[in-house]
Amino acid sequence: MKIPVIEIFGPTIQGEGAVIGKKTIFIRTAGCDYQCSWCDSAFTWDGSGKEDITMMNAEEIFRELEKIGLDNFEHVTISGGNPALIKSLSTLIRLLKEKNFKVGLETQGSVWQDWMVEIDDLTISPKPPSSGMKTDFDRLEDILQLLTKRIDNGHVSIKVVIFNDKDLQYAKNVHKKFPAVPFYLQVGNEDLSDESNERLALMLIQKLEWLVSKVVVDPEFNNVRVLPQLHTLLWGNKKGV
Ligand SMILES: C[S@@+](CC[C@H](N)C(=O)[O-])C[C@H]1O[C@@H](n2cnc3c(N)ncnc32)[C@H](O)[C@@H]1O
Ligand SMILES: Nc1nc2[nH]cc(C(=O)O)c2c(=O)[nH]1
Ligand code: SF4
Ligand SMILES: [Mg+2]
Repeated sequence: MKIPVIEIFGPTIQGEGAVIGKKTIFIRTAGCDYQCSWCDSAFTWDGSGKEDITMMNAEEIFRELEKIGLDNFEHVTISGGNPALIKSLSTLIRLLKEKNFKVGLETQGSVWQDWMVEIDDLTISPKPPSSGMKTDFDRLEDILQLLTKRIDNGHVSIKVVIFNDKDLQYAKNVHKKFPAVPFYLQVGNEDLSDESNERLALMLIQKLEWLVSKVVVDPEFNNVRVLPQLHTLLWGNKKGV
């Protein structure tokens, strides 16, 4: 079964969430069931990247990973778009595990796939009000229920991107509903077209300060972690890093 791949890049570092800083290679799949207003990867679903989509099977993807990564990586991150739309990722995940790679995956928690229980670092990233999307909490609850064992074993985290106070309130609700799941607040990047890395980095650091200032005074956030997107601080809005 073929997988719609829009980019493969790395080795780089995971810039977000629970395994921030980890050396990894990214596979980005095309297509999403959401259209977040601030999506930093809108080319995966808005048609602007359609020339870059290649239908690849697991072996072809693996050969490409070996070509760009040589023996210089042990971890592979699958993102998108929403990779959870693609049932046939199971073959790729199996192949990667057979070859002793650890596998991370980023999804918003709108769609379940049985292969989610095979992922070493699974990030579920429900979308706050600023995205313009509406969370189906029944669905999210079902998905996290199916992942109970994986959560207990430290393979799952929740990450909510924050742009404003309403988003923080939303994040608080999510954290309250799922207190056993490691919880990350991530600074939102509002300026997806800024070409000055210095200006963008300064703005993101200021947003990080704001987010930290909110968290440190709020007892309902005693057990969360606050992070920037490290890759955006380093490389700005550059694609494929
Ligand atoms: C591009 S998405 C792809 C995976 C999946 N669709 C999702 O949203 O989780 C990867 C991560 O980037 C985050 N993200 C997207 N746009 C962002 C932005 N402008 N600022 C900060 N994080 C962003 C998403 O919330 C998600 O956690
Ligand atoms: N370095 C780096 N880290 C990331 N973490 C999540 C990413 C994504 O777009 O899903 C991403 C990305 O695009 N680059
Ligand atoms: S769910 Fe993820 S890929 Fe889809 S639009 Fe939102 S941020 Fe972008
Ligand atoms: Mg990204």
